[in-house]
Amino acid sequence: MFSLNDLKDQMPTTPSALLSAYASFTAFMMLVRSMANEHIPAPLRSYIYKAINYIFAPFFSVEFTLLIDQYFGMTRNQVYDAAEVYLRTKIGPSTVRLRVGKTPWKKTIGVTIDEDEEVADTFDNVKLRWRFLVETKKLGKSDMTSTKRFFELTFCKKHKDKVLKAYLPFVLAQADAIKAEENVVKLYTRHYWSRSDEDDDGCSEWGSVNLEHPSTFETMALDTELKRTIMEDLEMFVRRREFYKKVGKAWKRGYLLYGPPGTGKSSLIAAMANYLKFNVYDLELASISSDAVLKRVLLSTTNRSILVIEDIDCCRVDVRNRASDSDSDSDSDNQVTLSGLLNFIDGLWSSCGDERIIVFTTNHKDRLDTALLRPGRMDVHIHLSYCTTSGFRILASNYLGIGDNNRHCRCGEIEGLIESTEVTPAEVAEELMKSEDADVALQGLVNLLKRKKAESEKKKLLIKNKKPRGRKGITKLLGFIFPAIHSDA
Ligand SMILES: Nc1ncnc2c1ncn2[C@@H]1O[C@H](COP(=O)(O)OP(=O)(O)OP(=O)(O)O)[C@@H](O)[C@H]1O
Ligand SMILES: [Mg+2]
Repeated sequence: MFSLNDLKDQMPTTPSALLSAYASFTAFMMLVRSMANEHIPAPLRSYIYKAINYIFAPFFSVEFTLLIDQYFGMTRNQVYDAAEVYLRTKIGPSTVRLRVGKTPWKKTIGVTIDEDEEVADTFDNVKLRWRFLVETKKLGKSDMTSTKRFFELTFCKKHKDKVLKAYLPFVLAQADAIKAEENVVKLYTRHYWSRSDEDDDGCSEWGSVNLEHPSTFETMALDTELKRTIMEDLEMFVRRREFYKKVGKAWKRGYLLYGPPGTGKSSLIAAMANYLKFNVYDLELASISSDAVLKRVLLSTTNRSILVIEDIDCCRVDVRNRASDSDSDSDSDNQVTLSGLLNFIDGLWSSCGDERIIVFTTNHKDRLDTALLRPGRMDVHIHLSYCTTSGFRILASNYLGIGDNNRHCRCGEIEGLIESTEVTPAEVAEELMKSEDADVALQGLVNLLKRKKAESEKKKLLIKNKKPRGRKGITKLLGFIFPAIHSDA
């Protein structure tokens, strides 16, 4: 019988014996390898190596790796977003390449880790390694590509539970705290390349930049009462989580901003985002090829965000008032439908997500389909109109520092003109920016207002003169030509 003691006896004990045993084992392996190379075809060989590796690797490897993709299914992966924020604070001497950048509105230089870079971390005596990776693949036969970004988190296998149950929740909480401190609002837009691609997964195309639009409710030239109403409405919306649940409604609010160009619709969206610290998703409907893509794209937006669709009357989707529009059929090849869009707003899709605000803007409310204006669809309709006296006062204070205690002598004249002229806040702002000298800037504004007033009076006169003869005029004319008819009538 072969016993354990026999085996012990045969084990090499001296260093030279160990060395010779190692040499004969290596020679044996080389022989096996060269025989395999000679007698087994290459594809089969590679298959066998892979199989061997697959079977034995887990027994020998002590490391475990978690993959954290940018998207989880169709929605954004919160762990990825949190890692992105958290790792900025963990960059240490082992990282040799970083991306840095600064924008005019930021006080400090922003740092993010670059592709293939590694960041080390320690949590409760567990050593962890994060690596940021980017994979680009070609989409079909076209030149278009799809990019996948993800993190690899590697650590000792025995700590798997601790990492999943304690470390990742810790990363999420830390990221929330960092974001709250930084108060960064992001602006997401879709990448242009995915425009008509039917195969795209609808999620990888949102790219983001920090929204550093300086517009706030203080800087907005709006009627004070309107401003207060909007702010109160937003505040009430964010504190009503329980209320929405109780009444069985999705926690969403729709705003329709309408008014002429340059009256502050886009500025108001930025002010709302800055006020609530909500990210903004700017969706160009023209870049969506079908309702299915629309659903996927909308599902990949995050909570506490504002979805913006600007100039809704101008986009390819048929949202115009059918009764008043005879050429609505011309876009019949367009696959994004009004019902697809509305389904998201208050249909089944609307329940996927919390604290969502949807804002539509238009210059022509009258051109919109009535389905879009129906109560419950857009909860609040806000009319942004021409500049008023109170609007001018806000702009004069913002641009020239003119207030009640240092009122300029031209203010009275301007206020009188503004009330009787159709001038947009954008036009007023443009004039006020032209000079740092209040006398010059206000004179420019007076000139503009007078010019506009004269133009509008001329236009009114032209319209009055062009007016078709009324019923009275026609009867009079007929009476002149046919006196008998006239007397009968
Ligand atoms: N109500 C306002 N308060 C303060 N600034 C304003 C206001 N309206 C317009 N402006 C100024 O005019 C610029 C253009 O305004 P904005 O882009 O918000 O107008 P809009 O209504 O979105 O126009 P459009 O219909 O062409 O998109 C802004 O950057 C801002 O400087
Ligand atoms: Mg705009």
